[in-house]
Amino acid sequence: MATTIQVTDLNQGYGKTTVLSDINLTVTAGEILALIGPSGAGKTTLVSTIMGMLRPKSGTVRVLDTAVPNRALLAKIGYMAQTDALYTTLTARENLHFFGTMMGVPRAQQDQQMAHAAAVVNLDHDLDKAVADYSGGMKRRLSLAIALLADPPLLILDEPTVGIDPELRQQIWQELHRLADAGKTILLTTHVMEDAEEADELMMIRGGVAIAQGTPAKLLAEYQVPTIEDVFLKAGRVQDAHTRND
Ligand SMILES: Nc1ncnc2c1ncn2[C@@H]1O[C@H](COP(=O)(O)OP(=O)(O)OP(=O)(O)O)[C@@H](O)[C@H]1O
Repeated sequence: MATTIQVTDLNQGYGKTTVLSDINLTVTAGEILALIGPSGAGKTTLVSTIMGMLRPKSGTVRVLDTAVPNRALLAKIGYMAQTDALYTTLTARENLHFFGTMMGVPRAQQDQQMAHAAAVVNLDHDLDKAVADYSGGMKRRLSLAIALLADPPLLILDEPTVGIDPELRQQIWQELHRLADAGKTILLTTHVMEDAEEADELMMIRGGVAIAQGTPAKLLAEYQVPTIEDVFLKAGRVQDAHTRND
């Protein structure tokens, strides 16, 4: 399978502060990779670096065979940020049209793609409401619909399931699996263990360090624990023991 994202020996930070140390990551076409870790672990920093919004302090990032940062790459990435970037005075439909045009979705396809994206996130009956009247979860769902709109080969979703109820979460996961089966690459960040269990590959980050990496089945076998949450806890204890011994 073709490599979509290749991160090699990445060190990243802000000013003199180091936030990520020695990150190596490969994501191939058709794969769903979840970055999982507590708040402040460095997930968003890694995603922003892969998007080319932050230049690596050292190491390299390649996306779709192109070194980042690269402005032209952005057209090939469906990005859902952690903070919703929506026009609240406009309706959801107007937001979708605006972002669809920005992302170069041909006018003739916009209605059809908008209808599909809105149905995936269950917003088809609320498209004519102003976004100011949306709940937090509805705004997340609209942001996800926007990321899906241009049918990009790579989806990068920062905390896509925050504020989303379990039933809709299942529906969204069904769609993400369908997209991956069709060859799309999906990178997402999460705090939620149920999301981690759905992914093909996991990278657990704690304190800016990748403490465990692999398929959920491989990690459960390697750590000999019953759940992904236990893997995370055990890998964290191993990390703490190493830190104390350093
Ligand atoms: N613009 C910035 N300037 C300085 N420090 C930053 C900046 N953005 C993030 N940080 C710091 O980098 C570290 C990692 O933050 P990051 O947002 O990548 O974590 P995260 O794992 O995505 O957390 P969360 O799950 O809460 O979003 C934190 O200590 C944070 O305070």
